[in-house]
Amino acid sequence: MLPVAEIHSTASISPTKLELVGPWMARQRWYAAKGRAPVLRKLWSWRLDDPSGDVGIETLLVVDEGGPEQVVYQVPLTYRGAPLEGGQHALVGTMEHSVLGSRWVYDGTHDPVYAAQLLALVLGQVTPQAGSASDTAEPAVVPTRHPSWTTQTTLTASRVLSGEQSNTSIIFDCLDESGAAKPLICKVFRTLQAGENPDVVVQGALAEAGSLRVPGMVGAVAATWPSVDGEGSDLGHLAFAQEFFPGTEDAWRVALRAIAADEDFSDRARELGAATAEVHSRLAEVMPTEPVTAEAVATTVAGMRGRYAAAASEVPGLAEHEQRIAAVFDRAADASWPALQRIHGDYHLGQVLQVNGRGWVLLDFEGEPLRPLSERTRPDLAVRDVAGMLRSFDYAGGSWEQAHPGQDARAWVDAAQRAFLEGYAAQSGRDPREDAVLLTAFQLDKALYEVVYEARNRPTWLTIPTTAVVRLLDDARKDLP
Ligand SMILES: Nc1ncnc2c1ncn2[C@@H]1O[C@H](COP(=O)(O)OP(=O)(O)O)[C@@H](O)[C@H]1O
Ligand SMILES: O=P(O)(O)O[C@H]1O[C@H](CO)[C@@H](O[C@H]2O[C@H](CO)[C@@H](O)[C@H](O)[C@H]2O)[C@H](O)[C@H]1O
Repeated sequence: MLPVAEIHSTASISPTKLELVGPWMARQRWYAAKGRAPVLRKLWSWRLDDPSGDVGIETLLVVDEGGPEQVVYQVPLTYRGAPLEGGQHALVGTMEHSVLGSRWVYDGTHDPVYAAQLLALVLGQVTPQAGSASDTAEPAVVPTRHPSWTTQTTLTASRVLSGEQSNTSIIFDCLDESGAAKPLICKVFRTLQAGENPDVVVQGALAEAGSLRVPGMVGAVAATWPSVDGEGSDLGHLAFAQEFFPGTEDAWRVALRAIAADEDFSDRARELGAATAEVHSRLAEVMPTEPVTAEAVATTVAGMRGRYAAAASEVPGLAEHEQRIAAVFDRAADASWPALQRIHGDYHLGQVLQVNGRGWVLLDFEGEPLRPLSERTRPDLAVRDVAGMLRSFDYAGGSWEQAHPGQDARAWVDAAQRAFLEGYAAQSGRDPREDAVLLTAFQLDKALYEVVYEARNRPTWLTIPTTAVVRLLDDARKDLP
């Protein structure tokens, strides 16, 4: 029998877990309210057992009540009786436990013991445990393994993906029963909202339909946790595991290198446009679509106006463009709209990989992290994704120019954007430029989203979207009859 974690329910600990987690969390990339200290309340927890019995593994769900909206975070922790070798960067802090003595507390995602047990959970090899009772299964945590992925997976190593992410992804080096490498990646969602996570559901539907434009499915972990208002419970996803493509770089890095080398990106952008159109048409086949209604147009355009308001409160100088911005959105409201369908939702160069022998593969269908989940799971306009990628080419150029004052990446950006649209048009049979009013409105909408995103996360990049707002408005004026 495996050792089980003994819960010392009467023990005292100092500092408390929340006292340790709060200041640490404020420094994490995925903490949404940058610059403000979290005000945490524990919502729930569950555990995994360490087969060796040495390490405590607990996942806390905490709610940050310090801001205008309550935000639920997933915080997996490991508790150790001695420091984890090489784990200093992932140390949340130390605490004194009245029964166990000194405990070193780590961000679980960086602890190989948590990683191995999370993988075992996804593969259906271990049972989730209750947070506050020893040797008691936790039925509210539900793992699902996709039948196409082998259970005969031998884990050889794990590591956390580095870089700027909204969530924390762990890469697992694994071998299958024949000894062949079968690496996979498991994303631990950091911000939790009630409802289906589109990352899991949309990619799941595409993979199920045999699309090679998304990684193969390994499995997911869902859970039901007490809702923040204490009235009921919420169901959502905690983690999602997929096939991992080692040695591939996302297109953002490839694009930046291409700009640096003054290398044309048109062929790759054209193929990316075609891959995007292919995914859109597959999504329209396998997931619900909706005819556009006056109400849907009104709601979407109201969302755009709301983004302007949010951006203007971060960057008051935008008010100088208020009338022209409103005019772009008014014209979108009067335009003819295509049917609504499921889309990627936060499409940019960091979300696509060029995989050898397979072409473009799309990742991260979670939608924009700043939008409520209820909006992100509704059918939307495919042009939102097209606009997102156009913005991303512009971002690549903008970030290059910022790092190399006096240099001009405009021609590179224009060529990449043009080729992307050509590729999309050739594959889908409809050129997004025929819906120019919508294309402009969605690019402007995205740039306003980016203003808020950068103001909160990377203020030094703020001028990239603010410059784009002005450029888009100038271009829109040229298009006016
Ligand atoms: N299946 C995969 N194979 C290879 N690299 C991946 C895979 N999934 C994600 N990545 C890498 O991880 C990065 C972040 O993944 P993403 O799903 O966008 O996470 P987040 O939701 O945290 O932003 C991607 O830009 C890509 O470089
Ligand atoms: O973390 P996610 O990938 O889900 O998305 C968020 O972060 C992105 C930044 O990493 C952000 O994208 C913006 O910056 C990109 C360059 O880093 C650029 O290519 C995109 O065009 C630009 O929107 C994304 O908006 C945000 O939701």
